[in-house]
Amino acid sequence: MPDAKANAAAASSSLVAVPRCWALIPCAGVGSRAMAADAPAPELPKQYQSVAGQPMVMHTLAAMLQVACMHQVLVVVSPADTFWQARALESRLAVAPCGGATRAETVTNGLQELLRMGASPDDWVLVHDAARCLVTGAQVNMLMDACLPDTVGGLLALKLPDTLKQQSTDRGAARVAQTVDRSDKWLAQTPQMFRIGALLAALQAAGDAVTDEASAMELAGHAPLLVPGGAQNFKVTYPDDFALAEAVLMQRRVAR
Ligand SMILES: Nc1ccn([C@@H]2O[C@H](COP(=O)(O)OP(=O)(O)OP(=O)(O)O)[C@@H](O)[C@H]2O)c(=O)n1
Ligand SMILES: C[C@](O)(CO)[C@H](O)COP(=O)(O)O
Repeated sequence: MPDAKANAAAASSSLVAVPRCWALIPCAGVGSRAMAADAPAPELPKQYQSVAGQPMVMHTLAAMLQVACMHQVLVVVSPADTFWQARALESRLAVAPCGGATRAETVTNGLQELLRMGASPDDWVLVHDAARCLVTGAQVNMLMDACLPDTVGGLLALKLPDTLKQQSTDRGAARVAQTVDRSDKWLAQTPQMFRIGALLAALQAAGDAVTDEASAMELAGHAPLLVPGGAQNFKVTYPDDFALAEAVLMQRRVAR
């Protein structure tokens, strides 16, 4: 185990004043893009719909809780959420009904909750979408190994696998304006890992428009590390993504 990670693990189990690692799972979205146009709206938002026999978020949480040095996992849900009522939570799991109208607001409120729970501003937080249910403990460990020795932190990301087109709207249709050099382009994934205090300040300064934590850190003048993730760590966003997520999870089950 690298030194920084051993320190984080030690801090989780003793009073040593070295930074700990917390996970924050934004889970307060409605999943509007995941709703099929030709079907009735589902009763539950996408993160609670069943994938491979379990609510999607349970797969996400299982991966985060697999990481031995993760001190605590906080799921941030909408104030109207009833999913967690009467559910027993394991010791490293907590739920906070302080989700906001945007993902940035949910994460900001969740960071404030972590501080109330006893986190230090110097501790690390790994923010991970509830809807990215295919992340693996190994990928989270890889992100930690890269970020713990770094001053800023970083995110899992995927080098662009396809040719990239820039659109112009011409004669009422989307047309190609140009092909863009993709050699330095990455798709942002989660987890995104930063110091709690620095991320909270960055999000408060950036406001609601940012769609990920790294954007807020960039606006604050930082250059987050890009750590290779994987194509299977996609976010369930559109109706077709449920079948893909189910197939990957079932295939992993067979391979175990
Ligand atoms: N106000 C919000 C919006 C999103 N999320 C969470 O952020 C993650 C990634 O967001 P996205 O896929 O965009 O989810 P939704 O906002 O639910 O989807 P959509 O934009 O299609 O409605 C999800 O786990 C979602 O629950 C959140 O916690 N609070
Ligand atoms: C944070 C994120 O998962 C990075 O890819 C993504 O930006 C969140 O989803 P959204 O659709 O942009 O809100």
